Amino acid sequence: MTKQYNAADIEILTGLEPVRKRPGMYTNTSNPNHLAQEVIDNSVDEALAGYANHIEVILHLDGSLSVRDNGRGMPVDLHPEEGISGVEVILTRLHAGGKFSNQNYQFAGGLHGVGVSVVNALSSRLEVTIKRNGMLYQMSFAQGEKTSELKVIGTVGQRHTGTTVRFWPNPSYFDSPHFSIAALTYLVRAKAVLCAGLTMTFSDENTGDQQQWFYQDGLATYLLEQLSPATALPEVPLMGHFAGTTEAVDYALLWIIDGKPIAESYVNLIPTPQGGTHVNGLRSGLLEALREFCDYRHLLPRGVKLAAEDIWEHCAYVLSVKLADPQFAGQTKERLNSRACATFVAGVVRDAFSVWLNQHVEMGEQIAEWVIQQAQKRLRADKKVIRKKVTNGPALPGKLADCTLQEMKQTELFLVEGDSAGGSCKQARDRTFQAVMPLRGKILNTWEIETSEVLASQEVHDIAIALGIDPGTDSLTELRYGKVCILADADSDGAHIATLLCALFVKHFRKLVAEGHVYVATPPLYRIDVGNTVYYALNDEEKQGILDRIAAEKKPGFIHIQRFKGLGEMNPLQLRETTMARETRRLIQLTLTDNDPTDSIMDMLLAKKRSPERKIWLEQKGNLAMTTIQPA
Ligand SMILES: Nc1ncnc2c1ncn2[C@@H]1O[C@H](COP(=O)(O)OP(=O)(O)OP(=O)(O)O)[C@@H](O)[C@H]1O
Repeated sequence: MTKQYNAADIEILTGLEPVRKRPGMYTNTSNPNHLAQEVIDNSVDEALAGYANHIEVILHLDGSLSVRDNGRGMPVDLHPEEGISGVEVILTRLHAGGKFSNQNYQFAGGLHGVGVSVVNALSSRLEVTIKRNGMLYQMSFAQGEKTSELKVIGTVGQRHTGTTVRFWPNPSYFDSPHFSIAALTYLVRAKAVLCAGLTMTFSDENTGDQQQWFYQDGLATYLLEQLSPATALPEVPLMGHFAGTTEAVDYALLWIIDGKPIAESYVNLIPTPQGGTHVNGLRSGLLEALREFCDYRHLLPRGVKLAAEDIWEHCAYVLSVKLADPQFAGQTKERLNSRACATFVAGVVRDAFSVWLNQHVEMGEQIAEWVIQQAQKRLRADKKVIRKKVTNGPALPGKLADCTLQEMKQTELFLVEGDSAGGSCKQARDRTFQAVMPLRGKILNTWEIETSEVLASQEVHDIAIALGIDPGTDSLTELRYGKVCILADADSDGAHIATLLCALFVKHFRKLVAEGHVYVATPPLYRIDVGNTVYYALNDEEKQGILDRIAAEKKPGFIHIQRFKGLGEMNPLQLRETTMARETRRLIQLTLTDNDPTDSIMDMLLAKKRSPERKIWLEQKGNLAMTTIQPA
């Protein structure tokens, strides 16, 4: 007899249980560094808000880590609704925080009210000591549960305030229980660089080493320290600073002639190793200003057009953005998603760099010359794609709207679900480098079809012709586009279509995937309007997160939620902004490595005889399939 499946089987995780059950959703579980980062970020937020100027990080002999700041101290009074102290709420409740509105912190790395509770949940012990109101308070926890009440253990001077959190990471949640000292040192130092006037100290009791950093004019000195002894243009980094009411940007950059450029970006002092919209904005701002400079002074040789990579590959930069309301790709905050930030940074950088170029014409021309050389190298290396219809060889499919650019690497082919969405995409695209081919309905499931036979399907045939390569081929010399982007609706039908296309590429155009040419575009499912602000959400979870924030911030205005039933419902401007424009879209790159589970997962998803297994998988994990993907 099959087991009954009733409402009683639906579990609701309470308190910190969700974190212990799925630690990977809340932190990076390779080592406990991200826990340290959460605690340090809270202290840094106090410094950003102007209440702390010294943060000490101590790695103890017993493997625990302390973070001490001289901020306001966590609130110790009783929480009006929870009836327990502020400290206890902070450490034991998810989604409890003082940063949802901008009243206590203007710019903060903390957003979700989750960070330090995650640290508590994943630590075998945690001790918090607070100096506030002339008293010294302490409270302890084990495995996230309190082991002693908040109590006064001494007195301090009235003006002495601050928080110390000491935690012992629970090794069972991490691949390695040890902190990576190098990464931690780097992080601590970066905080000092990015927050002028903040002293950061790092001590390691195992070695007796103690290091301290203080930068009054952080970015430029830091960049030069990192780069020496490379030859650079200009010798003194270009610096920029601009602050609005809800956004601020600081950067230092230069071009490296020999040596490896460093590329670091931060949002509210949190490192974003995967970049995001702020970095895209910096790149396009630089490119636009230099293009304008070259055009105005007629510096470009015939046939050379500057591309983003020409200016970018050798650019060393430190970019620090502060935003009142940043949107990240997840709790580890490695990539910024806030779309408006791309336009903000691009605008600031373009204007500032233009002014600089015109004030330093000689150096400007040297930079332009160097970047033009990079473009010429690229053009020599790139193979040309003949964009006109070829007379010998098969004609391109009639429904393909091709792009005009000849450099293969720069171009993109969007394979789009449905004719109407295809039409919108054609209006939304940048026709110089984006080609669009609409696909009608679901393509054939080619997972179990011989490569020699897939061309019998008209759709597959058209895709192969558009790409310029044959199924099963190992040679990409005839490839016509640098990126192939699968674009389907954000619903389950769309996910099915995207899966069928992924199967086609993994099975029959494997080299294309292995060399990183295939991407899945991620259009949003919802648009949320409050007053003049527009948010886009990829899925229900993201929508809920946005609604929670709107409620917590008590944003005025009627909330209007639009669910896009399909891509065709978005107007071309929305489609461009959310899905196609390089600065603001999210693409997920398909990758293949030796021994990865791609083939077995695809087989489970698509093989005819594995349908019973598929059913079980759909019941257990189907809901995760749309939400766990991380943008590349
Ligand atoms: N060192 C500190 N000094 C003062 N207040 C603190 C300190 N650490 C935490 N807090 C308070 O506790 C709240 C909850 O912290 P927590 O780390 O859980 O979430 P967060 O920083 O708001 O958001 P995120 O989950 O994105 O890190 C903070 O919003 C802040 O109000």
